[in-house]
Amino acid sequence: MDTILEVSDLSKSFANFNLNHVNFSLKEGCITGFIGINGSGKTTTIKTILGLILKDTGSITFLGKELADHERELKNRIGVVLDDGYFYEEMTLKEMKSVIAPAYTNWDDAIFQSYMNKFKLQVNQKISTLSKGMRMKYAIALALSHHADLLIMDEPTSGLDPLVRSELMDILLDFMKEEGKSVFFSTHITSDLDRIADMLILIDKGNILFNEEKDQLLETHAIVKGDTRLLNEQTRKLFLTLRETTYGFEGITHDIHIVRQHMKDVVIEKPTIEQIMLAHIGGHQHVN
Ligand SMILES: Nc1ncnc2c1ncn2[C@@H]1O[C@H](COP(=O)(O)OP(=O)(O)OP(=O)(O)O)[C@@H](O)[C@H]1O
Repeated sequence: MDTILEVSDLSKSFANFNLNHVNFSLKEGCITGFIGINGSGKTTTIKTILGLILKDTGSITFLGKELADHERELKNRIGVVLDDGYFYEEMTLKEMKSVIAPAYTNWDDAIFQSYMNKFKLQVNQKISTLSKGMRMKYAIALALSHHADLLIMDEPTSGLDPLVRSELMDILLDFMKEEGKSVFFSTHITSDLDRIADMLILIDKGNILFNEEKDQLLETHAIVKGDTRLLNEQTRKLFLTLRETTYGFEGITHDIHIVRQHMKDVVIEKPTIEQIMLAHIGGHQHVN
């Protein structure tokens, strides 16, 4: 699979936060979920990639070309949906579209109109009157109306109800049907990713903790329960987290195959992506 976007040694320091020499790449034809708890650095990473925040170090290449050196050409091929509203509230959808469209050489009004119909949005409605779900759909329509190859979204599901979140997942799967398309989206609601993500990147305190195929993660990780007598210096190392009581232990392993070989008579259950994420960051924070 070809790499569409490569992030190398990306750093950014704020007074109380460091984005720490971040490296990862996005593969063509993949939906990559960028996960992490509140304040872990997702928005900072996305905004630095897009040049909306100045980076301290690092390089970002899109199909092999440095993004900062070919900004106009390459940004034509990237659709962006950001968390913070960047619309003029008093404009209608049509007026706002007319402000945004000239920024893209490949703007396609027919596609925009088809998204308006598909999402049941009225072009003469004022932005200020849109619900959260309608606003997100409008932002996606704008991001996808200039033949972008890569769609980057920052927390698109935040504040949306489960039905609209599910609709968004369908929109993304629909977008991916065309060859050569990729999606990168950040979220702290990991259940959104169960159905659609191919790759998962976990960020915590500005550090990337893993960058792996979702199926691989779900195959190698497991919740294991058993008698505490099975725990010794060697077997303890197989767990990211361990909780022990007088009745037994419960832990999350990242190496289920070795656990199966060395620990007999244990109960093994499938973890959720959220449980895997929390096990890796070693905390028990609540994520919603
Ligand atoms: N302009 C800034 N100046 C100083 N600190 C900042 C600035 N922007 C972000 N930060 C800090 O960087 C850290 C990471 O924030 P960021 O918004 O990237 O996290 P996030 O993972 O997107 O979180 P959330 O899920 O809550 O949106 C936070 O501690 C935040 O306070």
